Amino acid sequence: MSEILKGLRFLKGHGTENDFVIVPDPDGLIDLPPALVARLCDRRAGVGGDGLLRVVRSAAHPEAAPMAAEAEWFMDYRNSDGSVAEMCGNGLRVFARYLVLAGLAGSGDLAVATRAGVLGVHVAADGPDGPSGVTVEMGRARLPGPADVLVTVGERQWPATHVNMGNPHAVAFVDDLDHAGDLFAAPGVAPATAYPTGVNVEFVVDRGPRHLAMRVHERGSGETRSCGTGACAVAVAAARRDGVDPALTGQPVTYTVDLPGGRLVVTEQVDGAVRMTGPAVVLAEGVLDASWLGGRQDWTGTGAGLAR
Ligand SMILES: N[C@@H](CCC[C@H](N)C(=O)O)C(=O)O
Repeated sequence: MSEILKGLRFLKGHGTENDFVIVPDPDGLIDLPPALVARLCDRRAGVGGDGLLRVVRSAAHPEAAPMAAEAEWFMDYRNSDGSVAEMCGNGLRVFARYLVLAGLAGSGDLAVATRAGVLGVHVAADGPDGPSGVTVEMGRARLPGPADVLVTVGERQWPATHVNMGNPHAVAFVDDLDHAGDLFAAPGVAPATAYPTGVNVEFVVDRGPRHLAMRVHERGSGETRSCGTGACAVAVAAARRDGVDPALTGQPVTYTVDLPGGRLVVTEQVDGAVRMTGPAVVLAEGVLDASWLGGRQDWTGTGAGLAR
């Protein structure tokens, strides 16, 4: 085992209770094979989290090096099962909060490299009541074909909207969030060919004018208390359903999205750019015990790619 892994330093953070193990690795020296990520994210035997954020300099990561001129830092995001995902909206807010807390970036505007490209983040300066929210420029949503897919849970079925926020989503408007059941298993989504790398599924109800509530089953993590890309996909789908697509009305539209873990505010601009604002918290820091890391050898591996 490498000496670096023996003293693995980590932090813990969350955004609307979508929680993450944060692993600072500025020089890209740490190998994180999927089994180790899954073990770190394990809520009983590990640190626990819906996912993991490795903080690495873009120049030190082969996937991010082409973005290094635009963004110093790369968010290497992993789901709790160890799989790699293109983007994580809540994770990006927490990632930016960490950069500012660690003195690696100043508050205000910064650019972060992700697998979905370079994204802008605004970390508001702390107010008198503590840290303020973080805003992420999420880029444009894509609505790839087929636009309409079918989501199934048990005996229930709903038509859903296929939205891509860098990562894939199926958004189903339902009468009652309880109709999604316990979500211990992934909902069925058809046609399967629409989502060759898996899908995040959102269940949505109306709470009032431009006010929604949702639950989510995340690819690679199961049901989580919040999903930032999911909230954006939901707002984009709702704007089409409500006839307020900004590209057609010439007006931006804002939705408030309530999740089990908190509230996110999502605005879609006339040019299609989506902006999301919400809280971001870094709450603890620690060092992994060497015997915990060394006691199991079954996580050693190549650390390669999409382990779905
Ligand atoms: N919770 C995240 C999304 C994380 C990635 C997702 N599970 C996937 O595999 O695409 C968010 O806040 O966006």
